[in-house]
Amino acid sequence: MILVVGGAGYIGSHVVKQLYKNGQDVIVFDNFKNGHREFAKWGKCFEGDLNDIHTLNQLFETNQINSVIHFAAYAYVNESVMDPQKYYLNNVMGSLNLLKAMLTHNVKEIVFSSTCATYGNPTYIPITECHIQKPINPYGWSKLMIEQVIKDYHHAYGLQYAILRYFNAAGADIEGEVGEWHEPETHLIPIILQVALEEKDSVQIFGTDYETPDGTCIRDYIHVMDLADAHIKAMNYIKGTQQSEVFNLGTGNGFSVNEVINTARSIIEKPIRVVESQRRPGDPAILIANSNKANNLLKWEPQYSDLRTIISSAWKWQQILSMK
Ligand SMILES: NC(=O)c1ccc[n+]([C@@H]2O[C@H](COP(=O)([O-])OP(=O)(O)OC[C@H]3O[C@@H](n4cnc5c(N)ncnc54)[C@H](O)[C@@H]3O)[C@@H](O)[C@H]2O)c1
Ligand SMILES: O=c1ccn([C@@H]2O[C@H](COP(=O)(O)OP(=O)(O)O[C@H]3O[C@H](CO)[C@@H](O)[C@H](O)[C@H]3O)[C@@H](O)[C@H]2O)c(=O)[nH]1
Repeated sequence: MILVVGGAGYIGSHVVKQLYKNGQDVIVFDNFKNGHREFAKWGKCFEGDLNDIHTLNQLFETNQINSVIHFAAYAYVNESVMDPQKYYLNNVMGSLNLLKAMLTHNVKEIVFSSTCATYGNPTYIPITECHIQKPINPYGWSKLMIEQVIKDYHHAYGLQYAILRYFNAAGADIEGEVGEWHEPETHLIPIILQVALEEKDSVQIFGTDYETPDGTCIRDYIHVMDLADAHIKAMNYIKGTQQSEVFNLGTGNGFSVNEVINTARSIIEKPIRVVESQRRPGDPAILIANSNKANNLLKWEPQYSDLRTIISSAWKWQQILSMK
């Protein structure tokens, strides 16, 4: 059985759906602080918090868990700058507890959600896995710390891992069963769509003076269904090869905030009001992935990650969400 920690959240729920469709036994562990009960609809579900060691041990004692995919974390860059303690207590302490419970119960395979935020301001683009890691926000640090812990546990205790550094997850299940649903929503694409639905007045553009062609930040947007596929391939890779690796997951294409807004306008054909604002603390100017390693070793190729497919699937989901 595969344990999906944080499986009621945005990316986790897409992975759980895919695992379940593949006939895999799966159990979701989530405290539902940022996840949704209605997203935990495939396989089993066990409610609990990573910082509650007693519940964690119960989870492992009462289920035959062979491997773990670990999504549970707080993940707002800006909030982490304002309230780092929240991030270190949940992302670092929670992960340490999970790893301890895994080792205690002899579970030795983990796929870990890391992030391109561990690189900080890149010194070259596209970013490869060996790029120096110098986070510029506590969220990135919290992920980098756990990357190091996992690598140390690999050497000392034989923990096998795939560390997946995603770039910007976006889009939604093309069948519209799950999608991006953060409260509060801070991510660019859903905010644009909320403005199109008149749920918000305008999109703020955080910074127009970056050293990029149009002055706005550039990101590499990767469809959440492509991320789901990568997790399954990464888990199979660990099992098949007994190798532990780090992989970047992105498309290799970057889009500026202005380009994303204009593409959304052309798809939705509704006015999207923008307001130019100050830079947001903790944001690097450009993040673009080199994912050749995942392409080669995992045989992973994004299928849904052109920007129009990303925005169209997100738009379909956002309209479903607005009726909830
Ligand atoms: N969304 C992105 O663009 C992106 C990019 C890079 C990395 N990531 C990473 O991917 C992972 C998933 O991101 P997401 O956007 O799906 O976030 P999310 O908030 O939608 O999902 C996280 C889930 O974990 C649960 N959770 C959090 N802390 C927990 C705890 N202590 N105990 C039990 N459950 C807990 C939440 O309730 C939620 O269901 C995170 O680790 C994030 O850092 C996300
Ligand atoms: O209202 C908004 C929201 C965002 N942005 C900009 O849009 C870009 C994308 O921002 P957002 O969608 O908030 O994603 P990120 O802050 O880049 O963070 C996501 O992507 C990271 C990897 O880049 C992950 O580590 C994080 O978990 C995930 O939340 C950034 O340049 C923001 O400054 C705006 O201009 N206006």
